[in-house]
Amino acid sequence: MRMKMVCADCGYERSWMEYAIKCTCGGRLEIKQDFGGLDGEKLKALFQKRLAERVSVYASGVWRYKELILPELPEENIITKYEGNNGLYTSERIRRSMGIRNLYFKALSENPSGSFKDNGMTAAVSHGRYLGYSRFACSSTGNTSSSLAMYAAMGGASAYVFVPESGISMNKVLQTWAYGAQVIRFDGTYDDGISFLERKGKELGLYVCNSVNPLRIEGQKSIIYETAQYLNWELPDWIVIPGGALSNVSALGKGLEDLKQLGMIAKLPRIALVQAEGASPFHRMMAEGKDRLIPEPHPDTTASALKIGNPPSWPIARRVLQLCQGVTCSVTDEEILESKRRIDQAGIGCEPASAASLAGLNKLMREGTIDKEETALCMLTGNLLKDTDILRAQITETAIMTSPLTVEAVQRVL
Ligand SMILES: Cc1ncc(COP(=O)(O)O)c(C=O)c1O
Ligand SMILES: N[C@@H](CCOP(=O)(O)O)C(=O)O
Repeated sequence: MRMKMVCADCGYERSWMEYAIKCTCGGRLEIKQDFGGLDGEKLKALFQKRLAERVSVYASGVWRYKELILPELPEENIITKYEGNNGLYTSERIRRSMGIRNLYFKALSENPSGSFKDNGMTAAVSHGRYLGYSRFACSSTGNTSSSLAMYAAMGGASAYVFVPESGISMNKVLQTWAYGAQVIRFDGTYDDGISFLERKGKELGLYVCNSVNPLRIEGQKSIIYETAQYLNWELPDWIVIPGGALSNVSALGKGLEDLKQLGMIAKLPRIALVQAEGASPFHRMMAEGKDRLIPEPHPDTTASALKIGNPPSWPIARRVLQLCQGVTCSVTDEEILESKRRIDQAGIGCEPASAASLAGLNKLMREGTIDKEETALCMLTGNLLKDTDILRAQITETAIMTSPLTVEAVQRVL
């Protein structure tokens, strides 16, 4: 077999054709791929050819890289919405104002359900359906649930999603519900929901699609494959990424390792992981040089997608940062919202959580960690329309002008 599931703690190996989100020893599970026999240059040519696909599964920006993701899953079991294929942009105005040599934005917000979760969810739901599961579940601040609800509906399965009763974006709850999921609201945080599913999901016959499921990480690796391919396999000096549960940074590191091992990129970029100040237990652990994460019991930030106090993937994230000479930082809600305004007004747009990346880049440049002669790419993880609470609050302050429809009245605002 080309891939297996391995416990990061005790090393116990399982077949990829099993469903598990935790080892019996309590350890995290990871997929190990055997790339023996694969040639990086031939893969580049194959992936390039597939960019012309329109209707096969290879038109997906995840399944284009199937050989590196789920090589043995039969094609007919793939549930896809042609996710990935997300734009890579620059904004000359933002770049110039920051004085950095080169700046890119990868708009994962352009995914079919509006966030980067789709890259991983297509892999998890396809895997679950292949194994015969019909009931899927997740704990979520709203993006994971929207994505799961969409793919479950596409695959003719049921989704049961656990979302905190308060403090998350209603737009995401509505989106989830509209796709036909059963929404279960509870008094607690994402962390309480994931802890419940880790303990009780199996007993309830549920296939859990949170990022503790290693198939999610395999799918999310495609984000960096696609980014590298669009940049002709030459990545910028820095990849800047927001962090909550730390799935995205874990997948980023794993994908980079794959590309390096296959000789498809010459060097690893450095990673900057940015957390919101009120929900930054991982940054705190790294900054204080501690060897265990101390959970934040009351995560709090305007960037509601980042309200995570006990990120399950912290050991993997720490390893990734070591591998990529990574750094961490935290940013205030004000810094996040200021960066969001700049990204929105550059015509790219994103939800608050995503803007933590630009806010972090700004801070790291100010502190001298990132030099203006370097190049950087900010991951924009969710769509502008996902979390509009802050826009609604701002628009009442600045007010939309009402005017009679006369030439004179309109001329006054021109
Ligand atoms: C829009 C958005 N950005 C960033 C994150 C953080 O990503 P991760 O949890 O993988 O660290 C999330 C969710 O967790 C999210 O929904
Ligand atoms: N912001 C996320 C929370 C993290 O979820 P996971 O998919 O990494 O388990 C959300 O949208 O729910």
